[in-house]
Amino acid sequence: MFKVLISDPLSEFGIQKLLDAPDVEVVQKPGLSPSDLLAEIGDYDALLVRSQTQVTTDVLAAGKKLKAIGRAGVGVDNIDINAATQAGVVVINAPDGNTMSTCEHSFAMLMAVARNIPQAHKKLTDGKWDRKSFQGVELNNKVLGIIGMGRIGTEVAKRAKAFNMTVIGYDPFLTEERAQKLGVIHGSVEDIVLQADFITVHTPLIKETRHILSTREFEKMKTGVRVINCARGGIIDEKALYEAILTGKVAGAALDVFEVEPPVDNPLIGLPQVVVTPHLGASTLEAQENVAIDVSEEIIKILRDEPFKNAVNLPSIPAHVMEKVQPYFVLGEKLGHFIAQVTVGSIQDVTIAYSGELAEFDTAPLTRTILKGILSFHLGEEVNYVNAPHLAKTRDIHVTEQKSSSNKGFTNLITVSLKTNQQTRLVAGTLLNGYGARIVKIDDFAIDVAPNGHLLYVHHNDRPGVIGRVGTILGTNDVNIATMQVGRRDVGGDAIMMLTIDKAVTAEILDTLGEMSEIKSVTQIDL
Ligand SMILES: NC(=O)C1=CN([C@@H]2O[C@H](COP(=O)(O)OP(=O)(O)OC[C@H]3O[C@@H](n4cnc5c(N)ncnc54)[C@H](O)[C@@H]3O)[C@@H](O)[C@H]2O)C=CC1
Ligand SMILES: O=C(O)C(=O)COP(=O)(O)O
Repeated sequence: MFKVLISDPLSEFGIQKLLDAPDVEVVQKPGLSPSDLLAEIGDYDALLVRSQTQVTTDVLAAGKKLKAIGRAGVGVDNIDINAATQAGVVVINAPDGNTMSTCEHSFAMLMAVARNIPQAHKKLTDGKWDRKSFQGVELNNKVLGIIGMGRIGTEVAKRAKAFNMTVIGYDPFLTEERAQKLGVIHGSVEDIVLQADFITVHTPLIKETRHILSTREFEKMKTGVRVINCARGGIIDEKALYEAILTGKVAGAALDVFEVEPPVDNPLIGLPQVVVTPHLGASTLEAQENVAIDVSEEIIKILRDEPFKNAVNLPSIPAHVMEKVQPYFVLGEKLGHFIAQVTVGSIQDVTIAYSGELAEFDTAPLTRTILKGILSFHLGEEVNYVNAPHLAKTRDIHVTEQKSSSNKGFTNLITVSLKTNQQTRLVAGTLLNGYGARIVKIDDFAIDVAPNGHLLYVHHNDRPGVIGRVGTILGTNDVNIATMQVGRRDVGGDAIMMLTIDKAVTAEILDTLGEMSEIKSVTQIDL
């Protein structure tokens, strides 16, 4: 039974699939304190959060059983992604579910700050009929600058066009073609700062976007500019904004998010020019259902080891690529596991060559799987698909991917070479149509072995009787040989035997085989 903790308020309707899953026990503790979270997280396989719960290094260290964290929303800045990756915990989010709600909230804030709606409402509910203090400005014919033209920024742009605004958009990923299609002027932050009457930000809060609007930018803006932040506190420098409002440069600001949430002694709150909401962008019935449904479905898949989407700390795999690459995952992990077992010494370099049709795809996910196969032989359960590249890096293991479209006689071929401080070994495998996975090469020996179960890899001199004696020793020890493959360089020279056996052999049997004069080495491999 998987245990899932929900530590922020999530839509009851949205999490129904989780509640109904027969193999999942859901515990809902919205508003769980940081200390209680630390004390309890050790019991859970997955944690579902919104933006309140802080998933820190300590939480991840205490979450010994944690496999996944689901963020029912977009921003993951409340989750220590690096710590999650190092701990091998998958982080997923629900990127699409709250786009419309947040866009509409941003637009509502834009209109509220243009027409002083909250201030006027307050005055009237306080009993004063004041029609002089709240003259606003039109959106018609004004310039809106949008910093961050992702999902939300794009939707805001479309609505602004309907209000007859001129839109200047900036985003490192905005192409001229997309801008044109949206009817947006493709500009820079500088263009926006110099020309906009309204500026709205829709980026994540990252190093590059922190204080993207600060004193320098406010100084250059048009007098009377209005700014909106419904993305993350800290994208606009709050101190600089406060100063710019006091000097009259900025006529108004609409803020849904703050550098510290909930805000403590924030001087912006209470300024007559500032409209505020308590991080309500995603707070609609629809958005909350959408994001809760999305994370619930994906978390169930992760727990059940099924393919899932929206991982934040894994490369994303488009469905058509997944279809092609998926069958190779098992083979890749087995090749990694195989090479780790036959190679002695401490690993320095891993080289993975993809040839044939596979070379056309993004093979990064496959490389992760192969690395997992290699590292898990030495590091065990600690290694998974999420943290394998990180663990390789921290151990100074250099990983190289090579791709070649030549097929070397196979439709697809994966070759894994391992260089240690003592030797370099190689294994290659393919998926044979109708026959499944096969190891087709070990070092420079061609072979054809299904990478399953217990294998014995024998390196010997090609002499008459060696194969027979190996069979006899195994037979007298009640070990049945299921398949046997032999390969040799030259008659009478270096040779290998690869046996599939029905049960694992003991160390004594391995020693007896190893004592035969013609045998150079015997390795038992479990796949
Ligand atoms: N107030 C609220 O309740 C909500 C806030 N948000 C926040 O809104 C933001 C945007 O969300 P989405 O549009 O869904 O994300 P998105 O990922 O679709 O869009 C973000 C865009 O920012 C762009 N970007 C990154 N660095 C940039 C830079 N230096 N300058 C300009 N653009 C840059 C990216 O290229 C991307 O296109 C996120 O921070 C998210 O957390 C999202 C939902 C609700
Ligand atoms: O999705 C986001 O990034 C949000 O900021 C929404 O936050 P919330 O889930 O409402 O706490």
